[in-house]
Amino acid sequence: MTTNDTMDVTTEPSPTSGKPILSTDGLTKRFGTLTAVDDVSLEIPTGRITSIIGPNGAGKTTLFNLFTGKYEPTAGRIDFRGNRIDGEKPHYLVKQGLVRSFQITNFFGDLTARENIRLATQAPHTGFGPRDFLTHHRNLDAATESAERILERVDLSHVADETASNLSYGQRRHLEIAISLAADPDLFLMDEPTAGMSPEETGEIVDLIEEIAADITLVLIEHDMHIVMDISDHIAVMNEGTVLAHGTPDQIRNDERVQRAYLGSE
Ligand SMILES: Nc1ncnc2c1ncn2[C@@H]1O[C@H](COP(=O)(O)OP(=O)(O)OP(=O)(O)O)[C@@H](O)[C@H]1O
Repeated sequence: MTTNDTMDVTTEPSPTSGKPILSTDGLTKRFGTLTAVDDVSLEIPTGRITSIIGPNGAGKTTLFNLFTGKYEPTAGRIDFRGNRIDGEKPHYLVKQGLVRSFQITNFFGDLTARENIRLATQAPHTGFGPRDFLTHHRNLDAATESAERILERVDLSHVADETASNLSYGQRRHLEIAISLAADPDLFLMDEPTAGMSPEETGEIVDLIEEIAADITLVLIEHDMHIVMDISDHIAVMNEGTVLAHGTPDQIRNDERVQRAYLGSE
């Protein structure tokens, strides 16, 4: 079944018109006898916010792991900006502009927020050889400048000199986003960005997501349906490894199969 023939409502313009930044064709991942992602053909529209939703075990995280090169597909292909990328290594994909932010902590707790971001800014551009070390030094000023811009963007300038371990939970999540932004992504995958947050922290991260979306294509895995419906331009609903439906928030809200499989059980 292709994703296109799952649509019930076709009166609104397709959010996938225009060139997709990432597309999959027949993407499949099996773990033994379990098919976690099953023949998924999906387009992620450039310059939009796409949310991937679905019940627990639907295959959302596995799909992210395929996008970022953590897993090799059992079958099918993935194209990013027109180039085939399935089977490529995660660090190569980061350099190509495909970046993922994790729910897990990926910063150094005893370094300051500024130092963490500055390190991340340098990381994608330098290797570990002697020549790289020279480049590294020449890039230091640029890295410092870039770190300041990112600190401001994620609203952490006022705590730039705090060690990361001293930041509040919400501020740490901002720092994790900052570290991903330091890789200068074109496509930014966010895995449950609001998980475990207070309503106030959630509001702040939603504002940040919307601000980031001004110039970076975003794909979110998010369980909070209010947030999903509020900020997404495009939603893909997964169920048992397949894409059950995709479309605008209104199209998804009105899709009977989605209501049966997912929303109705909320
Ligand atoms: N590395 C793995 N080895 C074996 N099975 C796995 C592996 N990763 C995921 N699975 C299985 O694949 C299926 C899809 O899991 P996945 O984590 O992708 O779902 P999900 O939609 O992200 O769920 P959740 O919302 O609970 O995070 C599940 O049945 C899961 O147990």
